[in-house]
Amino acid sequence: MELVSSDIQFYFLCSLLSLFSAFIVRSIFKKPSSTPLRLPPSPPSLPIIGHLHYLRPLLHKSFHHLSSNYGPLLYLRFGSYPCLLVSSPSMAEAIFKTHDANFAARPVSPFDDGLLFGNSGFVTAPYGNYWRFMKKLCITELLSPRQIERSHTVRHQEITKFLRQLIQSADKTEVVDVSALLTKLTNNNICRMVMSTRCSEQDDEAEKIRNVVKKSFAMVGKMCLADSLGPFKKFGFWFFSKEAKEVNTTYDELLEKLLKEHEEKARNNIIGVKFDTEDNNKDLMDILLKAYHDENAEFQITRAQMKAFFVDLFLGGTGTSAETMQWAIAELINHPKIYKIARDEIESVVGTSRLVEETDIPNLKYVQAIVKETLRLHPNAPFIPRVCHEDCKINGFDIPRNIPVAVNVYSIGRDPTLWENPNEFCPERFLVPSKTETNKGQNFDFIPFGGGRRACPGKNLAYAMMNITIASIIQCIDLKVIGEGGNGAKVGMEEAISVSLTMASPIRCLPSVYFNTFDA
Ligand code: HEM
Repeated sequence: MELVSSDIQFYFLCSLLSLFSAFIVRSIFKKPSSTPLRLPPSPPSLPIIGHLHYLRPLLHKSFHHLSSNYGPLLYLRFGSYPCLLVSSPSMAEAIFKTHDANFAARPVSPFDDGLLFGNSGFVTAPYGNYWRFMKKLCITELLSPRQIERSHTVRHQEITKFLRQLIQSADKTEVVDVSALLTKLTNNNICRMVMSTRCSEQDDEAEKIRNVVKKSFAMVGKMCLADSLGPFKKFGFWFFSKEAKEVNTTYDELLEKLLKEHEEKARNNIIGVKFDTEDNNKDLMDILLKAYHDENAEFQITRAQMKAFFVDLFLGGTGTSAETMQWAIAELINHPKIYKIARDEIESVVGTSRLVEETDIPNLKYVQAIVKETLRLHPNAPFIPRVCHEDCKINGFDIPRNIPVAVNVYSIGRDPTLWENPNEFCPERFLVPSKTETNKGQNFDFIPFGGGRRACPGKNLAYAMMNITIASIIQCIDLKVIGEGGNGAKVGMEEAISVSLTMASPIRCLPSVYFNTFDA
């Protein structure tokens, strides 16, 4: 089944960002409290609603407007619910570096374990032993450079399949939904990495999981709504509880089946995988099961935590990367000169007889710059939700404990004092050595993956997937938009009303083949 672009609305970032949105909605029902603290500056507010009237459906645009007009550190009040808006590299540095441990928590999930994204998840986990254990496992094993290297064959196979599909459509002069194909490609990459090829193609468990996760995301929306009912929220939760339980049971059964299969195969050593042995065929489920069965592990993870972690990976790894690639392709179609420069670079590095490979990427600086420039202009998480653990001071201002913080990634990426012509798509700016340094985490003017100890652990995998996919498309395919404007028709760059930065409409194009490596 083909996925449509709206399918990518389900993802883990929503569990991050919708939590934050839920806080804003809930704020209306909270009682006001006065404070003698020296708080950061505030824009003019209205009685009772505070700063709610500044908010528009595109929340990141509202935040951008607020920070551009009133400054890089703002104390906002939505109803009686306060929040800190952080919109400059130096203020982001205060959150991600100077006070890193103090801001390492996220707003508490209003949901319990009755929903997939409940309190067992890693993304929403409190900053404590469970989070520390999983973070270490992510860095040393699950999302380590070695594991990413191991999975490069999966990406190669999936990209080959993806290109063949585009070539077939080109032969038939058939319009394709590039957004849907990119989503499917990313989903397949992540699912195969997590559960490996042993996930049978016929039964298509990966597809079933995607569907149930999608349903559960819709449930999150409903639960947010229920949560906003203040004194009546228990009624709201009760109203949706049957549906939530059904979604949860389906997911639980599916995951349990997959886990049992992995355990069974490990016991019988059918595929050469034993949890306690080194094996290059291990997928993420094998690695996590090894930690689960290890009685001497620093932390005993539960089965529920394992299952919730897979949800985090499916959601965190798919929508984010697929949506970023959609923006990149849209920008490339709208900037044919940039497309040509990148293609020339690929030709000069790879030649004209083979498909670009991951080992070529370090030499494809311009392609890498295209991906970074896309993340600067269209960061999938336009603001990052954190919470202040203990009272502290930033820039001489008092920051009260428990206050939610939004780090304004979108505004930092478009700040005219940091970026020349900030609204223009110009990959060249990332070829300058000082901006290349940025990506080593030295500065905080480019933070699409967040920062500090809670930064995205999937960053290297995301770059690996995005760089090779974008390079392969540029090398092999030309994409023509069908619509008004004839040959020069552009892709519409409108943003969807969503907590992540998503395109409003799918990219529908007529592909034509520039270079076909599969001819031979
Ligand atoms: C373009 C792609 C991606 C973007 C833009 C992105 C962005 C982010 C951001 C902004 C955060 C919050 C960071 C913070 O609080 O400082 C995050 C967290 C996270 N991301 Fe990513 N991400 C991407 C891809 C991935 C991939 C491929 C995976 C794994 C398969 C992944 C897994 C996670 C996880 C597990 C967290 C939670 C970390 C924690 O709470 O400690 N992400 N991501």
